[in-house]
Amino acid sequence: MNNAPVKKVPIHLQSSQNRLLIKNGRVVNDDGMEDADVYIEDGIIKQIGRNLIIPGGTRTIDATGKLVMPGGIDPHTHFELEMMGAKTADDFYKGTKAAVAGGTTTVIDFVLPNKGQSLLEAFGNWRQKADNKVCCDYALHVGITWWSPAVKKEMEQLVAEHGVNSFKMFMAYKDVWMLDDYNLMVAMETCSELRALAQVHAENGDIIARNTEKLLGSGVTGPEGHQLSRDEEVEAEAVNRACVIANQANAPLYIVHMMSKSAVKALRIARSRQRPPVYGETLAATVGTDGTHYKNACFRHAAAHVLSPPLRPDPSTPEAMVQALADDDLQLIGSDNCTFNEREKELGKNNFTKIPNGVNGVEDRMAILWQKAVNTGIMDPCRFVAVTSANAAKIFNLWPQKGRIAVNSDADVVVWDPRLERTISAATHSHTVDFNIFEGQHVVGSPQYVIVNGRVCLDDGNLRVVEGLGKFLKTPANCPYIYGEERSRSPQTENLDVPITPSKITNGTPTHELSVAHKQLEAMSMTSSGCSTPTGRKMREPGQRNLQNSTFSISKEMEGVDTKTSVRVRNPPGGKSSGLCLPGGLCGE
Ligand SMILES: NC(=O)NCCC(=O)O
Ligand SMILES: [Zn+2]
Ligand SMILES: [Zn+2]
Repeated sequence: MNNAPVKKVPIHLQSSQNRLLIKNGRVVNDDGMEDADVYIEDGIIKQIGRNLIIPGGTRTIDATGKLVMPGGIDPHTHFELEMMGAKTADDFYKGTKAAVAGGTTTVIDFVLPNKGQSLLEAFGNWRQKADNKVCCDYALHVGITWWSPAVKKEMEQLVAEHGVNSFKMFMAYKDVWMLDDYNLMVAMETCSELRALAQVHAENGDIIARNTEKLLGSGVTGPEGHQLSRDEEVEAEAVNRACVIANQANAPLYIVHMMSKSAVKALRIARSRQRPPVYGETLAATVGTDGTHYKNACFRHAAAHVLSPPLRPDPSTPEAMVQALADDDLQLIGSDNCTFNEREKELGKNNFTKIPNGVNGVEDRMAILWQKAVNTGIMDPCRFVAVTSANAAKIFNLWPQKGRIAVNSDADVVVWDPRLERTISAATHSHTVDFNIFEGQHVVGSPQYVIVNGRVCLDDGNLRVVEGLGKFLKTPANCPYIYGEERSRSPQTENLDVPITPSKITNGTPTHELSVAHKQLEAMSMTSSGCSTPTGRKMREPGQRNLQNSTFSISKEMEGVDTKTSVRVRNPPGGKSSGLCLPGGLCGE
């Protein structure tokens, strides 16, 4: 991949006048697929269909055999963040460059004020850090890291004047960002009053503090102590408590970075019992790797995997998280990209509590999920779009500007090649961080072209991002999918009785032993699956279910495929323990 830096373009050239036709691809939205050409002008999707009348001089991209999907929306990044005495390696330029390389065209970062700091001041600082650097559009959540009446006033201002509709509260990071239950409830009530969305980091900070004392006291100082101080139960308890508090506060709730089967179980129960909606986000990290890395004798390797909540040692976790995403027990996948170089991770060499928390993921989130979810037959491409972009657009009120291939939507588009093979490595990734937690993993399926606001920024594999091309997106409060008529429904299940995925149809077993996605694609007739048009006009008959319909058309075509020869791809979670750590995280056996 050619990563040559591209000079910043002057502001008057930033809105692309390019005309672009993406021809012969299969357009995939969260509720259906159809074969159609997509015509883009001035950064907006202008036409979708066949035999379009296009002005001369339009560039054409041939997407034969490719999927044309909405650009990814990563709802959880930390670029240019200072935490635990360290600064992240990826700033807003390098971070969004990595995002675009992987097919993500919108990120939502977190403003995290220090205790006692004005929220507005912190918000202004974040805008200053980001505005001239972002290579794609971005929005901001704001952390509520302390509480006072002044904080409440500033939340009101952020919503009314600055386009913030989501606030993150911490149940962990005791004495730093953590709120007690009383203040958590007041903050959630405030979110509800403002018709914003309360987000929580769900881990029991007091239990972590006590366990940490005991571990350090007994001589456990290495990275393995991180997971030991905060096991699954510590996460699941906080998930349940957050849901109870949100229910009492009558506040919709979004639980960020859910990392364990126990936490998902607690969420599933809460979602079935309470009226204000609860949404769950998981991470590329937990889908793509696991907590066995904390036992790696190489400090550099083990510390590189430290994030909170931690990766889980239970090796069945990654597939269970994919299944939860497919089943709508979880609604989105983010990255929580928060990268620290070895030098920063070494702050915790003699004490695991001082290892700066965070991992990469913004670049590989889409490919990792495709590999683990679509190539295994657990998820169909429509659900892939739902959890990687459409649901985030709906929940954060960016729909249908973002997260959809439709006329008048932003031209944030990925031409996805389901056959493209590559091996993930720190040596070739677009991040600046010196480690990649997915090192050595072979993935089939990646973006070939990434179009950001109408500009081709990944061009047949060549990365040509433009620093400052992105803009800040105001996210309005009172999101209809949360507070409107749709309040009690999941974003993905609108218009559906139940979410249907291949795995659901046969109660956990895919209809066919699907091999890799390109087999699906080969098997599919490249004709409309009749779910809905990409413009959102419903074409289904009354009583028909969108996804069932599209899945059924895949399954029917699959009858002609020799499923005996298809291989169910199960990538083992990356790397095993060893004492040797090579540059880029290539730890030997
Ligand atoms: N997750 C993590 O370890 N680092 C980023 C901060 C947070 O999201 O809690
Ligand atoms: Zn967090
Ligand atoms: Zn985070």
